[in-house]
Amino acid sequence: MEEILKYFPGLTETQRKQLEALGALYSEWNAKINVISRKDIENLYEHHILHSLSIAKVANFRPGTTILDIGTGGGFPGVPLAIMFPECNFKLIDGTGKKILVVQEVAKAIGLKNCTAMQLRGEMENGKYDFVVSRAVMQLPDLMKIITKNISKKQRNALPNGLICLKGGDIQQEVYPYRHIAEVTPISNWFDEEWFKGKNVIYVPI
Ligand SMILES: C[S@@+](CC[C@H](N)C(=O)[O-])C[C@H]1O[C@@H](n2cnc3c(N)ncnc32)[C@H](O)[C@@H]1O
Repeated sequence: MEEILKYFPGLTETQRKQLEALGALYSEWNAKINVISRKDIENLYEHHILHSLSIAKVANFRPGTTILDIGTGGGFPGVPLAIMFPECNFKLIDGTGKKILVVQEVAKAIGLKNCTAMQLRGEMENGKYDFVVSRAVMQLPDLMKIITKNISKKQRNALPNGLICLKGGDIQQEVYPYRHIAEVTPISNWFDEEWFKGKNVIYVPI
């Protein structure tokens, strides 16, 4: 939790309490339904929550912004972002129903009102959103093919609507088709923990 406060010192009491509660909730749920690798659950705050919040360093979503998290699994990056932006509306979808159950239970337990979770494949989602976010779901061209239909034409933010996703490793090939429009930012620009080396936030306006 200290690593979150280090990079986001202005959190409200409610946000702190919600983030603090995630530790016990995910430990409990992950023992029943695997949403985070078992050996990584002890790194929940750094590897999952702070990683998700790197998106907040790229986009400071205005109140009323709508955001779709595709392939959210147990709620990443959607749940930490919904805590960070309580006046924005989030829809979290995943093709696997039992993972969505974890998201629903966690959101209910912390009183997260601006987030709905639904079992749905991205291909079947027809709503329009200002942004789509995603972590570790599919290659960028596949993601673009699925989510372009979901981006609203109406602009609400300083940052034009589009996709913001989290990717590590060798991304050169998948980013290549979008090299003229994609903005790739290393997460180590903001967070100094070793684990973020080689990990990026990719923003593609649509
Ligand atoms: C590696 S997990 C990542 C989960 C989460 N985003 C995270 O970072 O912890 C990939 C998730 O994407 C989901 N997924 C894959 N293809 C999908 C699709 N077409 N529509 C919805 N969910 C999908 C899978 O069910 C799985 O939960």
